[in-house]
Amino acid sequence: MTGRRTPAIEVRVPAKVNLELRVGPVRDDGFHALSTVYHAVDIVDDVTVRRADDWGIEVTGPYADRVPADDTNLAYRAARLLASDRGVDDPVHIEIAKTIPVAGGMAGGSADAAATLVGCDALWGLDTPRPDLERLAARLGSDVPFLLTGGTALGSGRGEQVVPVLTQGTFHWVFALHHGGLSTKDVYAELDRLRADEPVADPEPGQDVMAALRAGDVEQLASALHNDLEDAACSLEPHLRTTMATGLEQGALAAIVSGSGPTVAFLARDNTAALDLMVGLSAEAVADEVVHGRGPVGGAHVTSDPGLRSTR
Ligand SMILES: C[C@](O)(CO)[C@H](O)COP(=O)(O)OP(=O)(O)OC[C@H]1O[C@@H](n2ccc(N)nc2=O)[C@H](O)[C@@H]1O
Ligand SMILES: Nc1ncnc2c1ncn2[C@@H]1O[C@H](COP(=O)(O)OP(=O)(O)OP(=O)(O)O)[C@@H](O)[C@H]1O
Repeated sequence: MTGRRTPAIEVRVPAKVNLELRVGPVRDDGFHALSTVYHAVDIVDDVTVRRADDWGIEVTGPYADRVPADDTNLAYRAARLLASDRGVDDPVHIEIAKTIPVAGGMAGGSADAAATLVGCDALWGLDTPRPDLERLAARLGSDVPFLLTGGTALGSGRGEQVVPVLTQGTFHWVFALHHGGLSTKDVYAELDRLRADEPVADPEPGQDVMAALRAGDVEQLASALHNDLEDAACSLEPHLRTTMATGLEQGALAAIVSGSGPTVAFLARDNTAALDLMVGLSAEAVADEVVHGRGPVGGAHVTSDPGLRSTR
């Protein structure tokens, strides 16, 4: 131990669920045109960046063994991208304390990338203009800009263009996790296969989700939830249908596949109903793990002062 004090920044970042996900045609760049309503929930990763002699990354928490701790990690790529874009030569060590499910359709990797952009920006004292940070975020992945913003937001383009939307109140969710994971790319490809013979319209945001959010009406929201990737995720993992049906039998107001799955999100009437649902789902053993989440919550934000922190 040297006792040397090393500046470090800790950033907390949420997971997301898509309240509405409408997938349009494949664009010239290979991505699908999207219209989506993102919603950030309080299942979080904590990402700490600190100055180091060399670039490095470490992942801790229950899912650490499923996340690459090397230069393919999206958080590592985020740090290197910001450094090269801003002309910084100041290596960092990144530590991710992970509780967001991996390959679960909750944007865990994207969340870590957004947190790392925010953390490195603060550590290096860059004060990067927000539009520039959002542009870098979009280069890392379609979901990354939303994790900078958080809350509830309308996403368009390939999902990277994000505008906050007005909401009232807090919504209670129960997430049924399936540890097998699904590849986002495979789920989009399965959707294309399933609707190969149908005309695919440009995606338009529906009004029902927005109206429910404005009113803070949980029942209205329950009947408005929609995910075009749901059939594709269930086609690849048919047991998700059983999980969804079980949650509805146990009192959930609605069930939806989260993003590209295989996490299933259940909307509960309130906190008590969410806890009851967790007990019911656990007893039926239809998922590997059952987690409570509340939304909306803010996007990636610094939780420790950008001051000095002991390495000991
Ligand atoms: C399913 C969602 O999570 C919904 O928010 C996102 O659309 C996925 O966002 P993401 O994980 O950040 O995805 P990216 O890293 O940008 O892309 C991963 C892969 O997903 C597919 N992809 C993603 C976004 C999009 N609009 N069209 C696509 O077809 C592509 O095959 C792409 O190679
Ligand atoms: N920081 C990271 N956290 C999690 N996975 C990462 C990370 N960096 C790279 N990966 C890789 O990316 C894959 C997808 O992980 P992620 O948890 O982001 O999926 P996801 O939540 O389904 O994504 P999305 O909802 O954005 O489509 C993982 O299987 C893992 O190999």
